[in-house]
Amino acid sequence: MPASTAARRDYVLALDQGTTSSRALLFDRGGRPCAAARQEFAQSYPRPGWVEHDPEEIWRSQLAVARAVLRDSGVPASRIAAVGIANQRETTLLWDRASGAALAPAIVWQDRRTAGLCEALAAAGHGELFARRTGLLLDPYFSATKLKWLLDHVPGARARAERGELAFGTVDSWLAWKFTDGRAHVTDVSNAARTLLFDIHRRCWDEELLALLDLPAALLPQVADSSTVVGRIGAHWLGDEIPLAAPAGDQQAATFGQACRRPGMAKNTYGTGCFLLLNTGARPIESRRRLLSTIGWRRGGDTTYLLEGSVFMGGAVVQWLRDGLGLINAADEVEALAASVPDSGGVYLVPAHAGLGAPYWDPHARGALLGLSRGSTRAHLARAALEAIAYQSAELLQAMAEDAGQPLAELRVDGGAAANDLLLQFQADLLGVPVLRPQVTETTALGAAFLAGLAVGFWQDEAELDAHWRVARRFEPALAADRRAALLAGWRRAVARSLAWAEAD
Ligand SMILES: Nc1ncnc2c1ncn2[C@@H]1O[C@H](COP(=O)(O)OP(=O)(O)O)[C@@H](O)[C@H]1O
Ligand SMILES: O=P(O)(O)OC[C@H](O)CO
Repeated sequence: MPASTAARRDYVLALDQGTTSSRALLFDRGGRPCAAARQEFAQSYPRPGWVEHDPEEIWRSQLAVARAVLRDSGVPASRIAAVGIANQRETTLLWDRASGAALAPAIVWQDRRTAGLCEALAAAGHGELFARRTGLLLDPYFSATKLKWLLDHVPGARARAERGELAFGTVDSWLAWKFTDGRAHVTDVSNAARTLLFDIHRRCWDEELLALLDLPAALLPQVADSSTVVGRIGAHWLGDEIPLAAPAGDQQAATFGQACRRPGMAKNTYGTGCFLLLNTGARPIESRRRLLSTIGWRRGGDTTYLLEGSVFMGGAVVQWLRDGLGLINAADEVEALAASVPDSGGVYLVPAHAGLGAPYWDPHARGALLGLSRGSTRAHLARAALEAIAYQSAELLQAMAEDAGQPLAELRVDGGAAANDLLLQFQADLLGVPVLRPQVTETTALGAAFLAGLAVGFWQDEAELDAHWRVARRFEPALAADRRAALLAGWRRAVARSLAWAEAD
């Protein structure tokens, strides 16, 4: 699009296709969200450990919210400079190139059905190779073994894949295919880096890993840099033809949206789980603490790498207080309850209900409540639950700082549970560095908008974007170092008692 046309288009539309909902947000030139629409869609759990989405529902809900946000805001598609996509990562789809129809439900990132295959690959000694090339661990979380499962279980799929009739993609590729009427079969480096098939050093699909898993290369999408135009959205979808910019994995987009664009900067998203990402600069770091190395984004020939750690039960522990224990009626009640006591009274809650992720990686750990006394109340439990979110995040950030060889200067935060002031204050206390909550907490969508806007010259450079990131509240650490150390030591003693609990089962 000529620059003059871009100049008349004064909004960027960001599509945030998440695990539980599809969202669309309209941003103006100041990086301000002007309108938003959200639609939840069905989660399917056909067997224990399986999690599936309906590919058509992902598409329909995403299209519906994109249309809704334009309709409700009164902004016509002709004023949209670009559309950017941020998506739930790793979720795996397989479709027919001729008809565009999906061959099976999407296998969601949380799905554990390929745990046995991952264990077999690890037992055969392949873990080191996968880790070195991809920065990831051999775990069902990532796309590769899910794709192999589809080829092995959908009748006829393998032969058709070998004939080049099928396309694999994560959710970004699926949406790009749909929006461009099958003209673009594309992903970007940040999503490709989550497949367990992508060499993050050479930034290309890895033939050796594909061969190990018996996956035909003909299935794979083209891999684009971040922040480039990858296709055009036909006028029949949104009312006018609009450039579609390279997608981005949602956690990497959030890191970009939090303006964590220099080495040493980190963000934590407190949603159902917590996703912590630290910018490590132009080179991937090989973690000694079993964290993940991944590509953040690639622009103008420069690649930015990130270290990533995830907490399985973040805000979900508050959901458990609500739905499992009936301790509160709504998530936002937890703060007042927790604040009604000055501290947790020595109570620790280890939310290992679904095992523990990094740095423990113990699928047999189970939830534990320790330190109870006759004086313990539901308020202490609520406080311990919030503190557990912060303890888990603090341990990951500590591991990251050690891997990166530099201490953290501050932590930027977003996600549903980042609305909780008590949690953020405790997080700052535990880390000993300020915790910053920005004005725009929809940072995933903001990151997608920034990347798309840069691609079409709507924004000129990253320096311009930095001016659009504004802090809403800063939580300063207010805890003495010895007290912090004592609290963390207590947490580690509690975790030690939860480890390997279910192994005997
Ligand atoms: N005020 C609050 N305090 C603590 N946790 C909260 C609060 N409000 C929401 N949550 C938690 O935040 C999570 C929802 O955040 P969200 O970013 O929407 O998650 P996701 O994107 O994973 O669906 C839920 O697990 C909920 O329990
Ligand atoms: O959809 P979210 O926000 O829960 O994010 C999911 C992650 O991308 C999974 O890796």
